[in-house]
Amino acid sequence: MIHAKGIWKVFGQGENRVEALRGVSLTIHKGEILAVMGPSGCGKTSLLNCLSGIDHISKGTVEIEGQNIHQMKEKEKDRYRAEKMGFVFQLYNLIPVLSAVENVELPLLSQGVRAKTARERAEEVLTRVGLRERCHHRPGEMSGGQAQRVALARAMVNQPGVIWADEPTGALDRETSKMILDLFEHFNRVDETTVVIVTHDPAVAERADRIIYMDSGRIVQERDTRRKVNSPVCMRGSNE
Ligand SMILES: Nc1ncnc2c1ncn2[C@@H]1O[C@H](COP(=O)(O)OP(=O)(O)OP(=O)(O)O)[C@@H](O)[C@H]1O
Repeated sequence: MIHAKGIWKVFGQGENRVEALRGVSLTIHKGEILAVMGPSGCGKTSLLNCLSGIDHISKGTVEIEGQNIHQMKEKEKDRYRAEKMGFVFQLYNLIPVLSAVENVELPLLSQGVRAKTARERAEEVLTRVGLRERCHHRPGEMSGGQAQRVALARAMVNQPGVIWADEPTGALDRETSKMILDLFEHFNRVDETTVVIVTHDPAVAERADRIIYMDSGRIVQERDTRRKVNSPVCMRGSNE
């Protein structure tokens, strides 16, 4: 479970001060698929970066499985992220000179996993995303959808508890987006991975279990898509 309480994220000072998050509280349950929506600049990426420990927070707490990640030392936090989290971004962020399998095995190698084991696990997860035949292709030799499947395989190779995805379908057409979302659902169902997706696309958000809507650094609404009801702000996500 991920539990955030009263998080503020402030950039800059004086005239340049921007309050990207203004006291957000939120609980994300294990095995949940959560979508984060809201207008451009409302704080979606800031929320994802603060919850995952990529960014420092200005105030508040974030606990993941009972551990306060913002109290960890930088190195400890880096290791925690590498071992327990996967990340998927809009523009794939793959290393262009490496093949698909080399990109996917990289997180394991950097954690000291033996080369042979890392290769086997990378091939296994590439098979799960349907790219076994493309293992030795480089990102530049692939379509956008294939590159994003490699990025998803890289995010999943560690079997993380949670995947943070920032506009993972933003650069893809509708059919390809659907395929990527099917894969998120597959990993969520089979591996019980918690998935948090920032998206502008209502069709993507509808695939989540719950949608939170943000505006001006706050959560303004949340909706449980399984029950198809609107709920007022303070049920599970709120602002303080
Ligand atoms: N590094 C930064 N320095 C200063 N301001 C920042 C920085 N990063 C984000 N901001 C500001 O914080 C606010 C929230 O930005 P954020 O990227 O979280 O919004 P978003 O909802 O993800 O937007 P988009 O949908 O356009 O990606 C914006 O006003 C943005 O300009």
